[in-house]
Amino acid sequence: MKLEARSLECRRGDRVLFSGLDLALDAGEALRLAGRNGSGKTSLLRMLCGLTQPEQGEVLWCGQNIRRHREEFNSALVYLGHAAAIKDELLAWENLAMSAAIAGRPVDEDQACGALERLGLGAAVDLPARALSQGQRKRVALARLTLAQDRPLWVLDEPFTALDAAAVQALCETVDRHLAAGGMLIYTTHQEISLQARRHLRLELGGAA
Ligand SMILES: Nc1ncnc2c1ncn2[C@@H]1O[C@H](COP(=O)(O)OP(=O)(O)OP(=O)(O)O)[C@@H](O)[C@H]1O
Repeated sequence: MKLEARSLECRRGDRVLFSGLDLALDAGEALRLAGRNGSGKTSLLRMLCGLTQPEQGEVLWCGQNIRRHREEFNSALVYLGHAAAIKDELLAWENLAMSAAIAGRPVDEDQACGALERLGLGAAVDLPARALSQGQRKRVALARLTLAQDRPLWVLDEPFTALDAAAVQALCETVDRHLAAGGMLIYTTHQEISLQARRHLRLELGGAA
């Protein structure tokens, strides 16, 4: 298993956010995208997931261009964006069930509640999302990971934001298990995080702040 980017270029209006960008990630490895606000981290994550097309270059999964092998790539991928896609009017467990179904992995109420309980949300499973704190909403979004252990590529945009120390620790342990099992992680964060990866790479976008 391998994710590669070759000569990627991303433009926003007149601005070139990055160009000639190469990277390669193997099983068990983690890549942190760093850089100041607006340097292009989210833009690169979305490009690596195939959600936006690069102006130049290509992204390869197991040696194949992700545009031409979309279905195979999507079935290997979990992408969690920065702003948790949580619907206020749905209960916490319904939100998780909905996002799992959209990702092609339906779960029933018991499975959704079990995943939320593992993230310390046992008392909140039946609350509408509008009644959840920011950190609790983030936990609901992150619960998807515990239902997607078999998907090798996790792409997480600021997963640690809004989490308290215990939740950061729990997420690190989930990620460490994923990496130890040969999974891969690409993520952004403005915090210093310690992970147990075979290689923990760092890519700085946009130069120094
Ligand atoms: N759809 C878009 N159209 C035009 N400009 C955009 C678009 N999306 C992002 N940008 C611009 O591209 C730049 C990079 O945005 P991006 O969200 O990738 O940065 P980031 O490094 O993730 O920032 P942050 O640390 O604040 O999350 C910003 O200047 C942003 O305004």
